[in-house]
Amino acid sequence: MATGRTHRPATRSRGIPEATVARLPLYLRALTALSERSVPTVSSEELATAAGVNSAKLRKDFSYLGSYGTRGVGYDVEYLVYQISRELGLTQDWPVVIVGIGNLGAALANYGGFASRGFRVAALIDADPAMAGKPVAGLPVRHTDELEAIITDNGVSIGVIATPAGAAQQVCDRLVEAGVTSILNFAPTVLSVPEGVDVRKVDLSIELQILAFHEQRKAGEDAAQTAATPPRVPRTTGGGRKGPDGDVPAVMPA
Ligand SMILES: NC(=O)c1ccc[n+]([C@@H]2O[C@H](COP(=O)([O-])OP(=O)(O)OC[C@H]3O[C@@H](n4cnc5c(N)ncnc54)[C@H](O)[C@@H]3O)[C@@H](O)[C@H]2O)c1
Repeated sequence: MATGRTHRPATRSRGIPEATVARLPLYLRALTALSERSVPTVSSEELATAAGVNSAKLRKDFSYLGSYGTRGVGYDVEYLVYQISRELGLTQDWPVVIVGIGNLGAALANYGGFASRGFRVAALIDADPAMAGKPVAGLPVRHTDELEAIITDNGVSIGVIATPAGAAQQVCDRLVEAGVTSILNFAPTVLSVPEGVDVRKVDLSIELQILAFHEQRKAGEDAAQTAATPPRVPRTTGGGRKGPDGDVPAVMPA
């Protein structure tokens, strides 16, 4: 691939901070649930709780959209769904291709949540000739020889990579060369892309490692707390005393 490729840092989209952009899908998911229940308006506090976000942060985020709600009434759910969808570019259909139709690629292809959010899976692509033509999630798997033609014919700008790590950069290069400008990468490798191409990486093992770190911290804190607390001396009840469920605890806490 040509020189001058960079791994681009998080950018700002039309003056909206990237952190706000990252929270918009959370608001949209919560708002869509309200809309499905025909809830007409929602307060910033209610919506913040439903989205798992601090309400002051939510109000600040919505100010970037020019949405301030109505005092005493809150935000109009339907209008906010429309506004956020428009901001995220979801009022149009986005054809996507998935490359690498193994365990993960097939699972992604079978996930119904893409289509309902405006992402149409245009094609499933794999390098294994034995897979060509086989149906996965109702679509025939196409061979990588067809990759460029598929991208051009379907006007695809978003590609999902679910190949082994060793193949991911080469797949990425071909996607970009063919006109893809956004890549969702599941392969555990850092991709280099030219200016103007966005890469988002999903790595569940990294998420698990972060949880493991917190678990370890919690275990350390618990151990420190136990060491600092005087031991509880169990007191026997002398038998016959029943717990609320009728059981007979032999030992009750002090
Ligand atoms: N991000 C995550 O959280 C996460 C979770 C699971 C797996 N993964 C990663 O996803 C990738 C796929 O995992 P899997 O379990 O589905 O593997 P898999 O071996 O089941 O599938 C990989 C598929 O990629 C195809 N392939 C190989 N080279 C290719 C190329 N150059 N072009 C197109 N297709 C090609 C193979 O034929 C195969 O069908 C791996 O990199 C794995 O590490 C990521």
